[in-house]
Amino acid sequence: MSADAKHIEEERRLKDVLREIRTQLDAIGPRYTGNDYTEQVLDDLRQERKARLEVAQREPYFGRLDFREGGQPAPVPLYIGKAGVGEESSRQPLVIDWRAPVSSLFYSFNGGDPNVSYDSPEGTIQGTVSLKRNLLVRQGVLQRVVDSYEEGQDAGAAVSDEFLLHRLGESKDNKLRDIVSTIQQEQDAIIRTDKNKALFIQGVAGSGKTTVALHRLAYLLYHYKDKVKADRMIILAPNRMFLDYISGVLPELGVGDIRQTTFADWAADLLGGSVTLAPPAKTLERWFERKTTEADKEGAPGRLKGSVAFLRRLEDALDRWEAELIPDEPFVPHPGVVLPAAQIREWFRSEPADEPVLKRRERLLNRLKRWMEIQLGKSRWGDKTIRSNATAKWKQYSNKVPSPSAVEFYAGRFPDEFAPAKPSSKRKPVVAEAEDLPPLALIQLRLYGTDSPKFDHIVIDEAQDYSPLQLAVLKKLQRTPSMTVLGDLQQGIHDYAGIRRWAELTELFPPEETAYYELDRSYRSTMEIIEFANRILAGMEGGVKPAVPVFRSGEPVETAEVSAKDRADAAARMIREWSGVPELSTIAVLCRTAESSERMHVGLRERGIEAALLTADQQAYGGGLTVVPVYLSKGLEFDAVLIPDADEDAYGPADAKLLYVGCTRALHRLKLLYAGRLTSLIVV
Ligand SMILES: Nc1ncnc2c1ncn2[C@@H]1O[C@H](COP(=O)(O)OP(=O)(O)OP(=O)(O)O)[C@@H](O)[C@H]1O
Repeated sequence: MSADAKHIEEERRLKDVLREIRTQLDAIGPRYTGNDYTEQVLDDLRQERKARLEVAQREPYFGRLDFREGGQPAPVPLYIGKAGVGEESSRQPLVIDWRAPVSSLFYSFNGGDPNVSYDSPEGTIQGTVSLKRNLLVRQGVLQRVVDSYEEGQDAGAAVSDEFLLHRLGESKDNKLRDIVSTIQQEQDAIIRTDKNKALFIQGVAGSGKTTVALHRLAYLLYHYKDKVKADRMIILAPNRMFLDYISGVLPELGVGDIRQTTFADWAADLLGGSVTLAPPAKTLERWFERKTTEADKEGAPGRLKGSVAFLRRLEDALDRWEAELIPDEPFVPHPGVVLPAAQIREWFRSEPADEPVLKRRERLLNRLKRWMEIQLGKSRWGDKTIRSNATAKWKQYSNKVPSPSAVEFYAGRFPDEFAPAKPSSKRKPVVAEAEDLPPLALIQLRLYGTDSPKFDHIVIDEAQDYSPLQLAVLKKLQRTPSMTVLGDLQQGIHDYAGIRRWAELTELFPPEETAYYELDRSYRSTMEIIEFANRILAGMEGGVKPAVPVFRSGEPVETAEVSAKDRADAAARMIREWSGVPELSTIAVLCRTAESSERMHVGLRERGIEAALLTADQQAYGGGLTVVPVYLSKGLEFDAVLIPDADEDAYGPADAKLLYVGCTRALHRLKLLYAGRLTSLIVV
């Protein structure tokens, strides 16, 4: 069939599908506003369906796979889209949801042997593929039709990456996007991994880790409809700006109601407002504005307080405290009415051990009270004086069974590690450093537990910045170890608090409960940028594997010498040049420190260039032209990146990860300026 004939065939079908979607949308009618509960529930379902149909109306599908199931006479064309749509009259699927079992073939089949299989609830389904087609539909209009496989094509013939390359070549705005139409095989395998595993993903910069994790959530909600609920999932990301950056992906995938937060915000919430996080600026100042060495980092409080050794110390302290909780004395509410200490201990031990200690304490004290009332009998209990004396004794006894807050416990038992300044009033929260939140959360959970239901699934992004203790705390909030934990050790710029090896985290689980994946292909940047960034990786310790680029070529990466006084002029020139290129809609100037960022920001303004300046407490990233301290750029990406101070002085031997993060933020253009000597982190 000629290309034109294919286009006409697909246009015709698209028209039919859009007509059906329109009819279904029209039939939904206005919202129900009455008080009937059943009607309200039905209306919610209708609204959900409406939202799905509206997504489908813009772009009903992006792929077609002709598949002949074993035993069937002919192939059936399967159209794959973001949301499934069925034909009302025939009940036949018109569009198949990308998460359905059969859709996995679209992602995993890359030419070669057309005999394929996929796993479905009914078992393994075998069959053959006769066509794999990519379709680009925008606002209901068919724009491109590209076949990446047709029956009879040479076995093993390379399947064109045309669609992927087209997509990667686009410019970026200020939000991460979904990738359903171009998910790659190795990414799809992660997205579809079983729910009951703690999945660890080490992926090079730009390999799609964040994106894949979000798609995995959408997959889990679809595949385990009855077992996994959005309101029992949580996404933990490094800061609020990053959360804002990723906030568009899940709604576009039709997923709502997933809590997206930072560990610090989650922990502060758990601690019921008794603690607030110290502004991060001081920590960032300590580690990024001044020179540091590996030895400084290794001895940092975050490393020590996040370690498994410290976890054991905390647990030992909690065990000991619990063992000594019941005083070694009987309860005597009235002369001669004696409940021996051994009996009270026995009662305490018989409380369910998985309940928080202070809940068990409360129940025990209530039991003592009931015992006291029974022992004193009707007549004595009726006597007001006896009753009030007995109640006073009970209160006295209760006071001897301590019930400290998490802050009191931590400060009391670990005075060398935690000595917060006293808040000015009792109602004011205590200010804690980031590394003190996991210990406090651990103590809070053991003492008071949480009212929230256990999580069905937890996503931890930028997990190289997590400590073993942090993960151990989160693990306590789940029935099964269903987690997606992703990161990149080579971007571990916060390794004064985070991990150096994945084993530090995986060791918290029995091996059969974990799975480990590596993503080596990088999708964000051009070949030139990836090869340049690989030169920084080459200098890192421990034989780091280089990132593998997708074959997308762009402009060469440039390094240029400037005199320190001409730096801002040179930066302004570069920005002006880039601003004239329509494809470059987001441009970032990544400076080594917050201080140099401020200077650059002012310098640009003096030269007539208005840029946004990102700071540590930023809530959102707005796109356009931005000046950013390089350590705050992690997780983000920009069409063009300028590093104006790649000097030997600015990027010393301990800063390789920082420079790697900076260079790998660029999609299409990267330029480095330096005064004096270029940093030797770029291996020749
Ligand atoms: N299969 C894909 N198809 C199209 N684009 C993709 C694909 N995979 C990743 N990308 C794009 O690559 C870029 C990087 O993705 P993402 O930010 O998820 O990577 P990451 O591994 O979390 O990066 P980093 O660790 O550097 O922050 C994004 O723009 C994303 O849309």
